[in-house]
Amino acid sequence: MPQSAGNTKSAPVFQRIAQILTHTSPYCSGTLSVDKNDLLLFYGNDNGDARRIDFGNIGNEELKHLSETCEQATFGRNQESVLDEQYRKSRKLDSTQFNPHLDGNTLKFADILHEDLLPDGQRDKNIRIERYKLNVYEPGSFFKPHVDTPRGEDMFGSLVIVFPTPHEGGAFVLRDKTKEWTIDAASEMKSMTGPCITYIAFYGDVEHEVLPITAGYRVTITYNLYFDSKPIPPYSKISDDSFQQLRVAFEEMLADPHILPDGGYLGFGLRRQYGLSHTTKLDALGDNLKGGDALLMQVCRDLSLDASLRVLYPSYGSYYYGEKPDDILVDRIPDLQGYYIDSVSKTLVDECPGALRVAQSLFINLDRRHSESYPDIVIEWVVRDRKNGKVSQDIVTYGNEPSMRGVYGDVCLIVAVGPPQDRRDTKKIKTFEEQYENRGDPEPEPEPEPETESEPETETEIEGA
Ligand SMILES: O=C(O)CCC(=O)C(=O)O
Ligand SMILES: [Fe+2]
Repeated sequence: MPQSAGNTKSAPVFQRIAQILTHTSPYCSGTLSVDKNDLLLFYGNDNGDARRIDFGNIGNEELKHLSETCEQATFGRNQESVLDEQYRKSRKLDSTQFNPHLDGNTLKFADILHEDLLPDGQRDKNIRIERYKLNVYEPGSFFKPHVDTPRGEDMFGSLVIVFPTPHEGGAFVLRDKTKEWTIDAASEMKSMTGPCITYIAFYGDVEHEVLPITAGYRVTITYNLYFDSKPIPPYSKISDDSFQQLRVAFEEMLADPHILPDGGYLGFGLRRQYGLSHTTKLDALGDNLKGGDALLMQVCRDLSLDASLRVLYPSYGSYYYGEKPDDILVDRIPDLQGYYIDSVSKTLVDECPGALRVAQSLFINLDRRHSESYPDIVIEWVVRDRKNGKVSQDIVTYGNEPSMRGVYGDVCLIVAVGPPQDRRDTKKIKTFEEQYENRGDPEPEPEPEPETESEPETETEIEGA
């Protein structure tokens, strides 16, 4: 008979937590007054024709020369660099071909990002701002919706600086789930007196596009944003409202005896996506989370909860005993190329020593208990967002360069909690590592079958594979 490990899907505290986590903005932007020298740029290419220009005082002939010095910009589609004017029509210089006078440090971009984009808990984290490309858009140019190619676990976003050259069109549009924001740098800068630039900084997995330019030239510099690998500071000092609200909601959730009454796992599908490849260390990602995901991790650490980042693969294959097959939770990203979709679940279990089968729902058929495919864990999903926190492996990626470092994928945070009376005593909670250690151990001798069958109370026990 199907049993439940606790049906708390609609607990109001879950909804409150989801709301706090989605509250943070995935971008920030503004128009800054700058020193007039910050509008100077040196550029040149292999043909030896180098120039110095001043965006504060520039004519069409100079802009035309800059544009002609640039190469046509490509973009990344999966592993390929593609030239496709239907998708991206603009011109670019690589970072070795130009040198702007302005730099991220003098303009204090790190401070701006700490203030307006990153949660308070990441205040002491150093940010590295790496110059990437210069882009020139003439009338008819555009860049269709894309996400910026992830370059390592520590890259969290991109920064675009727009110079004050008169132009029309070319608005920058960001989209995140159901929300959309438009930044029209040309009209923002029209209202400024004196030298200025407009900037837009955003998490790299946020879709963005440049609408067609209808008049003039639009010139931008893009930068990649990285976290330095410094550890994050103690959290209790964080005064951020969202952090405090989330902490209070967590304490309420942990104190609720109806939530996982026998202990088990709370699952959170992370809101942002992360660059995933076979070399990704999911544990290391914990220090480089973005927005609300970083808040979530901070609260878990602050409460000394056993929180681990994992990737959940969707179940493939046919129904088993009338139930959907289990999802597979892994602690690393295996190479699944060349495997048939039907054998993915089995491959994951075989290839990843820490792979766990996750029941599709809290109701599982106990008839399967002694079968090989009995799920290893049952997760109570607090936030099961974005394709249910799963990674799809077959997506075509539109990046700004061909991706050799994987694609953006979904990650989830799994928190082990004991029964209500033990929740604040971390020693009593079984960690993932403890569970892995037990996997593969010989099964204990089965107890002699009692006369009348009695089912265990909890669904969260691990069965040897
Ligand atoms: O030039 C811009 O405004 C944005 C360019 C961009 O999105 C990119 O290079 O990835
Ligand atoms: Fe981009």
